[in-house]
Amino acid sequence: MQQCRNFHEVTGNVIVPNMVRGIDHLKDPRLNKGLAFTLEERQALGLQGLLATNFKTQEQQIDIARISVDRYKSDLNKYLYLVELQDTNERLFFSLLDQNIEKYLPIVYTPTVGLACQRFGLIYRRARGLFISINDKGYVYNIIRNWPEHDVRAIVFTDGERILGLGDLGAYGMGIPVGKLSLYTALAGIKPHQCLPILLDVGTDNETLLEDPLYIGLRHKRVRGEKYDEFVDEFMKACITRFGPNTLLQFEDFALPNAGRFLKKYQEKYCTFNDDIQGTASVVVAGLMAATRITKKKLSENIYLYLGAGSAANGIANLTVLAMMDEGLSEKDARDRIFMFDVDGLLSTRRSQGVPKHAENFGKDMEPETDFERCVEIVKPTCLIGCSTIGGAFTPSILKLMGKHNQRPIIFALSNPTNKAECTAQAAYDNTEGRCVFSSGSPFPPVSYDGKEYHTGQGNNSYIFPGVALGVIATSAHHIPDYIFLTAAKTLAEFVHESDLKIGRLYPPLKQIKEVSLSIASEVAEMAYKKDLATVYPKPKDMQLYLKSHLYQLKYPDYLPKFYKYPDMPNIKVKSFDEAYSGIMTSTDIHRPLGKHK
Ligand SMILES: NC(=O)C1=CN([C@@H]2O[C@H](COP(=O)(O)OP(=O)(O)OC[C@H]3O[C@@H](n4cnc5c(N)ncnc54)[C@H](O)[C@@H]3O)[C@@H](O)[C@H]2O)C=CC1
Ligand SMILES: CC(=O)C(=O)O
Ligand SMILES: [Mg+2]
Repeated sequence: MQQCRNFHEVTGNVIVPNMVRGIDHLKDPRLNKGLAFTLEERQALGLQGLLATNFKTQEQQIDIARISVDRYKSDLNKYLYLVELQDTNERLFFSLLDQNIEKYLPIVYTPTVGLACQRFGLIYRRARGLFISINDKGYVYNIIRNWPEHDVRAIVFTDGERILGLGDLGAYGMGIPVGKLSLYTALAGIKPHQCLPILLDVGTDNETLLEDPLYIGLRHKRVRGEKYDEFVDEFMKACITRFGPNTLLQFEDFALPNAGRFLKKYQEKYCTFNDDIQGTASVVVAGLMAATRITKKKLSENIYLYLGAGSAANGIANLTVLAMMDEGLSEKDARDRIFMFDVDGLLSTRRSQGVPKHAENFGKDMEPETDFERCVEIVKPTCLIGCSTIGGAFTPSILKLMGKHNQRPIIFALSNPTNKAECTAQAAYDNTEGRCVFSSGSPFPPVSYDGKEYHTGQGNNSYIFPGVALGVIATSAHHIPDYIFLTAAKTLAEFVHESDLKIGRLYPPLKQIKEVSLSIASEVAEMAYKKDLATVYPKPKDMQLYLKSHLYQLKYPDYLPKFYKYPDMPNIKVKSFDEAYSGIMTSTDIHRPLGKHK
């Protein structure tokens, strides 16, 4: 699909008309430029009359699109407008996002994407990504082959069982891989045709959905056990058979019983990571590193208490242990500083349920405790981290306790979407006399406290996964070890300026996020060469330049390059095909060597 479809292929002095004609240039979101087609292009491509006679520049179109989105009052309608735009004019969609990232990130991503997933049956219009069902078991490769793009480098996939903090949304979870991959392009410049969202439909245990006439997925309980595992296994194999051994496979929003064990199972076998475990760990450790500059306490001098002991909590805790070991602590001493509290209470080795296997590193030989506030009183954490999916769980009295025990209490309310956050930014400031160091998974409006305004930052893995993905894809790395995420965390933390800290922000502003992603990608790529994970040779001399040369071009392509003279060109001089179409054609992308696999 990506070959020569928008051009007349020029071979020697023969012009071969391609298959895309006239109106297809308008119907294909990747080719469409709307009223930005020039008169010459309209004539040459057979578009005259199919467009209104006026012309608009891309900049004018961006303005019009922005005005159109902003006219909608409801965020879900804004989301729908943007989806529609992505489906009709991809470059316009991404350039609109690029110029308005702070405004539209909360629409294409958390919190609005959560609402979109909940209403997915109602808003589902057009295929975006692949739905692969358990009934396709045995034929998964054939289904993947139906995807029309050949040059896929990254797949984000979910089985929909833990969508944000909203629980099991089954096939409605497709909104998440779609949203995450939009960020691959918007935040790291990865080309959209290289990204494939996939929903693995194995049923749902959500009774409301099973009875929902609008539901679009398999209408039965989740298939679990051996059959489910075999299906996921077949899926992993089919992806690399179809797209190559170094295809990046990002697990997203799998439920706790599966997330960690799949990571363990596949981390050494495929080029894969789990965003909720590793991406989240990286962004939070970066935030903790930035916080040390405010609290004047090293990571290894803090006491951490987690509300929630699932994928995110354990990912963060394990990476924090690595970071504390970097500061000189032993592994045991580092673990001893981390306490967790799950749905059954404090992770105490003495409690009747015991400590769940996925969190066994953090069980403590202490009296069991099921009251979280009492736990805060006993443990006296310097840092409270919420990944419990329980909105408002950090009550005013818990926050006050944090303020009582600490000069600068660190409070992270990471659960998504907004209504699942453990507390709001305003509540954190109000109940700690404005002394807290705060971040949240979904954005909060600025906080006013004691006559001062604070702009708290978003501790969200979106600061990490696009950059890591770019670094991994560009070097065709064959695996993604945990230390890659520590590298990413350190890079992100370095972007935080004193001016950010002063206004309560532990992360750089979103308008810098592309620059951040590029730096993360560059550091990840350097690390990939250092650790022999990279398979693109020779190693580029200037990594940032190399990465930049492969980024998605937001500017509309010129469909009639200079040398092109239509229709008669007896002895035309053409540049090499690659040269002529560089930046436009997808077939000239980064050379993709075969990967190494253990
Ligand atoms: N800010 C970010 O970048 C990220 C945020 N998250 C958010 O974190 C939340 C958790 O995600 P995961 O860890 O993947 O989920 P998970 O399902 O693996 O873990 C949830 C944990 O919360 C505990 N929990 C549930 N109800 C509780 C209660 N009433 N009291 C105490 N603990 C309770 C569970 O026992 C479990 O340990 C979600 O809302 C998700 O959206 C997840 C990944 C990234
Ligand atoms: C941000 C994210 O990955 C989550 O909430 O699941
Ligand atoms: Mg997630």
